[in-house]
Amino acid sequence: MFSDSRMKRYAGCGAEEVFRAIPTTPAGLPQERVEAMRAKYGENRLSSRKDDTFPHRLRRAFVDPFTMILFTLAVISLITDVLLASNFTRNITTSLIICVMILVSGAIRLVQETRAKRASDRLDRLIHTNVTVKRGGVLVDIPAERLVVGDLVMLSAGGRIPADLRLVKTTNLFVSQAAITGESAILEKESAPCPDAGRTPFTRLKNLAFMASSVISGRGEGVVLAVGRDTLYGNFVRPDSKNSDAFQRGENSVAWVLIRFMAVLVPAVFLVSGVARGSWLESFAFALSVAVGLTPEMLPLVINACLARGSLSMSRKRAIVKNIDAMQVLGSMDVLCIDKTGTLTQESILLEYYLDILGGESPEALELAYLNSFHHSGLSNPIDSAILACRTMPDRGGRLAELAGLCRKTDEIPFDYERKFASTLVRTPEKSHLLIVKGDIQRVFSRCRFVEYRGEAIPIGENGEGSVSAIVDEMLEEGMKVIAVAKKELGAQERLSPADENDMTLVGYLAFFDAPKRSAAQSVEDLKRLRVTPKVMTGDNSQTALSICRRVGLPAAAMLTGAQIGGLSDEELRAAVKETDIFAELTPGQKVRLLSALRENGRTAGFLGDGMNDIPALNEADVGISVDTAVDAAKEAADVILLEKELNILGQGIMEGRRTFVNMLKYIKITASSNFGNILSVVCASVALPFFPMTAIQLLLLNLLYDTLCIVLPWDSVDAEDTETPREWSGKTLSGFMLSFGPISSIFDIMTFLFLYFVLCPRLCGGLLYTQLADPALRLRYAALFQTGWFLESMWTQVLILHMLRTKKIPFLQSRASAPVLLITLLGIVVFTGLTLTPLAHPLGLTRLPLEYFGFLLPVVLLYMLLVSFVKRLYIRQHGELI
Ligand SMILES: Nc1ncnc2c1ncn2[C@@H]1O[C@H](COP(=O)(O)OP(=O)(O)OP(=O)(O)O)[C@@H](O)[C@H]1O
Ligand SMILES: [Mg+2]
Repeated sequence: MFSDSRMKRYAGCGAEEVFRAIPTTPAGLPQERVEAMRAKYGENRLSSRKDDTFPHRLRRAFVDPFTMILFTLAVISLITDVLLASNFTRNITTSLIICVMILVSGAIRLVQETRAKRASDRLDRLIHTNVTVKRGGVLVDIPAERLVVGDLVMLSAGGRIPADLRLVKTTNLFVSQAAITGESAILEKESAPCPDAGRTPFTRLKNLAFMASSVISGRGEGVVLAVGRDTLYGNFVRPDSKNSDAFQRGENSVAWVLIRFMAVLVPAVFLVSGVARGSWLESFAFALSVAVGLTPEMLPLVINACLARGSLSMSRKRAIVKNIDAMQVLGSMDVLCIDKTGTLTQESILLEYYLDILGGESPEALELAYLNSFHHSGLSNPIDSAILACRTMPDRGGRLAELAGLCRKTDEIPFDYERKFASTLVRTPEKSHLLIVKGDIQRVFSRCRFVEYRGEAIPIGENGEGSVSAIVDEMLEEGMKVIAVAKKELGAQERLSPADENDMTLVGYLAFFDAPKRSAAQSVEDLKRLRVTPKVMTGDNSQTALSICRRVGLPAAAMLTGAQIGGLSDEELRAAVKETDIFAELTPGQKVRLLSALRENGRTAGFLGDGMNDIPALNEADVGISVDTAVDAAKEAADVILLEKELNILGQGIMEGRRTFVNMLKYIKITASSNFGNILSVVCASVALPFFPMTAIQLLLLNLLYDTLCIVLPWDSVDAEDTETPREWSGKTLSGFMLSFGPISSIFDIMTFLFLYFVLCPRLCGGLLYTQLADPALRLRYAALFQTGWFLESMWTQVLILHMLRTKKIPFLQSRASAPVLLITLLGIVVFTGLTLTPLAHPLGLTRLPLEYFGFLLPVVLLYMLLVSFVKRLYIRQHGELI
């Protein structure tokens, strides 16, 4: 549990006392104490997924409702066939067969799970982050999960805080706690003891840093106080909660549909067969197997296999799916929000002009901006990189390097996306202090009282703003990124506070060329074709955004700026996000508001971004997407990481997600509906027949074998038209589907019953009906023939229906299943049918059937397929889609 009193106590006392209390040392935890600390406080992990040891998997593979029911049946059979039976009728085969079934199904599961685990381990190794800790006086890099309480962690800009820390040393350390508190403001942290720690809320305590917050700028050292689920973050975040929410909702809604069907059918079967035959124990076993028959018990396995296969093929396309459930969210995503730089425009931007306020070249503007970027201890972003790249300019590089050597930094307020400008205080060679500010034009301009022209500071008059925007506008319309540079003399003052950032002098502008990618227009087009609405959410200037959007073919008619959004209520915003596709001048918090408005509108929203400013939005989105070059903290917040920042990779990911989805739905819908049909037939037959239409064990065997075939479904091909639109994951259409296709198979089942009962069986049993037979051996043979007949018909239709319903088109001719699916299903039919000819058939209560049975079976199956095709067409006409 997160212990608040302990945390507060440590916040209130000095660093030495913290070291003593834990206990650890300022040189870090001695190496030999690490394991003891881990044993005492645990691993630094949030999810238990990684504790997935072999015994865990073994238990999961064998302990589940399906095997439990099989086990119950084994016990019942042991009682009735072995313990209560006379020496003569004693027969242990049924119990043995059930045990084999338990072993087989468990083994399949175990193999699948082990493979999935190996795949996810591989991914974990690819994406885990390292932290630098000092242990026994030596700096070492270790994976964040290996951190223990008492470790001394080094923090630097762009990193994510790996556990709850008490800071013991800081230099201009600024962090964002957005992931915890949701607020996007940047907070300064210090190492001094907090005097009234007891009364201050946690997140306001300046010497504590919390897991999942990110370091925006500066450096620091902190002692680990809590790890894993004991942290503040671990305490309220369920691992992977966001995605599994959406995912779980889908799965639950499917489960509910099935439970409702079961609640009606299973008691009905129990009562009907109990009353009809008077043997309640056997009826109970039978009803239980009906329940099993109705559940697609391979569902978790098939879903996992589908998702794992999807993420594997994504990794071949240079995209890593960190959270496997995100695969499915990609398939249902219908709006993709993107930031501008690097997605629509090139990865790096280039400094094009450095101008004074009237548009003439201004080396001073460049020099000041260079000093500002050079001394910036925060995370450098594309703008800083472009400015720093100027040191290689042949004519200016030397001067810039020299200046950087002459002017030392005395203080700064690092760039943050909320304020949108960066301030640096430097000591000039003349020993005075100069404040240099660079950033968003409006934000900087509103803090200026003078403009500099030809070395003179001119007060800004009434129409000052007008003259400023004239030259800037032109560049913005070209799609350039423009920032303003301002300065202010502070004399002897060595420290900086936000109150100093006013009455400044505007020196000039820097304009960057932020060229649209050549592939951007095509990618936007692709997204639209996939019915995913692209929306741009940028912190950049609105005119720049409009110009770029226009060039890549995004509708630029409607746009909202951060200021306009600030004035809207949540309800108005929900209406606004429906029509608007471009949002500019946003703060990180506003990106979050927009995403949550989209989600409230029922959209499944993805967000693609790479900066510190995108982290809160990555957390909020249904699926957060980042790129390999993004800051670490952003990569950690994302569910999917593109190894190249190319929208077209994402297009392929969306397709893959949808294919995954369709295959998953195929399994659920088709299996549930044919199971439903079978059970319906069982109910009908139970009323009319003097014996069980199929024994419990046969019912289970049929189910198990069919489900085993379905494991191959993730590898099925998917018709192109099924991936054209985003897919929704829910049980909404499931019962309609079950009710439409299930009963069709019952019609043919009943035809088969009639044929078997009145034609085939009497012919092979001396021309008499079951009720007219006196010989128990003949009666047994009669029932076995009947049960085998139905067993085979059931299986044939169930396998063929898979091919019928997996596509909207004509099966085999217009749309063929992938080779593995074709092969396995064919093999299934052959093996099943062959089974009735082998000695194994007898203990299962099956028997060899004469050729004339197959003469009946073939036309029935053909007729069945015809009828299904017909109903399929009606169904598609009514519902628009099949799966
Ligand atoms: N290093 C910096 N120094 C000063 N100002 C900056 C810096 N980086 C960004 N800004 C200012 O903040 C604004 C928003 O930043 P930026 O354009 O990177 O936001 P964004 O939402 O990431 O946009 P994009 O969609 O282009 O990635 C910029 O237009 C610029 O005015
Ligand atoms: Mg950005």
